[in-house]
Amino acid sequence: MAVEAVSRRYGRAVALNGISLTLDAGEILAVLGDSGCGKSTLLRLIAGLDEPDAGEIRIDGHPVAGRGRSVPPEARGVGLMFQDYALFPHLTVLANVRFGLRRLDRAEGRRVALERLAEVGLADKAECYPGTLSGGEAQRVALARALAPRPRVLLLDEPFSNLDAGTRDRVRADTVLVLRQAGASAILVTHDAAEAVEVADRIALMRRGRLLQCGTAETLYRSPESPAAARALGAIVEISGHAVGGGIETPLGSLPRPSRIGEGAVRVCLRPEAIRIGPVGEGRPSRVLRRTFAGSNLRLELAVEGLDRSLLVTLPADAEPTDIVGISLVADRTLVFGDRARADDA
Ligand SMILES: Nc1ncnc2c1ncn2[C@@H]1O[C@H](COP(=O)(O)OP(=O)(O)OP(=O)(O)O)[C@@H](O)[C@H]1O
Repeated sequence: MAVEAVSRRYGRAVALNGISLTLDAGEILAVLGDSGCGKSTLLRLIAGLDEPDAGEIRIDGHPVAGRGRSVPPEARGVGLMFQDYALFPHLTVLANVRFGLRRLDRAEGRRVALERLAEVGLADKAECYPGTLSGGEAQRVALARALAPRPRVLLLDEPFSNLDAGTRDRVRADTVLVLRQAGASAILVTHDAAEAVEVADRIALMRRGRLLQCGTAETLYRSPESPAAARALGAIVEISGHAVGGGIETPLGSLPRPSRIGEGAVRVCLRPEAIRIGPVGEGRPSRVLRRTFAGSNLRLELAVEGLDRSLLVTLPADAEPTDIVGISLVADRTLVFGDRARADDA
């Protein structure tokens, strides 16, 4: 599937602004972004529930939307699964799954529906009604129904958000297993970075209707193209710096200047592994303002000499820092962005 330069406005609000994405066969792509960034709009356009103002959408190489073409939703081969599952309460589990197989005759529809229920481990619930299922079971029935006709692309809109934290992890793992076994190509919308990392082959980061970056979790974590992309996968500390000659001066010490970075103001983003905490005398002297025990970690709030705000860092729980520590940077783990990053962030 391919989305090419797709835009959608609602009045003056730009919900999607020139989005381009591809989805390979059998791939799971997570679309990750904050509320209102356009994730659901993107899914609605792919499903055919709404039309793009510009750009084109192709499924299996065939244009389905854009350039004056609009293939109706039922003819696109796209399956949809929403966060509320939308199971029909007055139909049995089996009848719910058969709903997605209306084109098959009665006996064949029943046979395939039972097969799909077995795939999600719920064959024994076929005659139950949705009201009697747990949240996790209802989610699996919805998955069986969405996958029943073997759609070319399955679209999942925040499918785990209604589950409690304990159930969510298990249901998420089960869902990925079912998708992999079915060889399904799927797009999963989420605002939870950990979920995107766990579930997806690639992650498309969206912000304010634009695609920030698309890549594997590892690429996005190690080589984000902007501070906004860096922020999307886990907490970072941001400091400003100044590039001059071969180096960059920052309040936490100097760094070598990467060749792609011009001279002048820069922004340095630090993941936890980019900050080294050592004894006094190694790096910038920093006073521990607060220590918080957090299970396997110890969190420190530090006042660093030369930094205008406190710095939050995490240490292993068995660390025993003194009241004054030394802070330095691990140069090859720092993420440095040039001045253009300011415009991207606006
Ligand atoms: N039918 C509509 N009419 C007017 N504005 C809309 C419509 N649908 C979406 N929008 C606007 O477009 C933007 C993107 O909305 P969208 O629902 O796609 O975001 P989202 O990322 O899915 O958010 P959430 O995570 O909260 O569901 C928002 O500013 C929203 O208010």
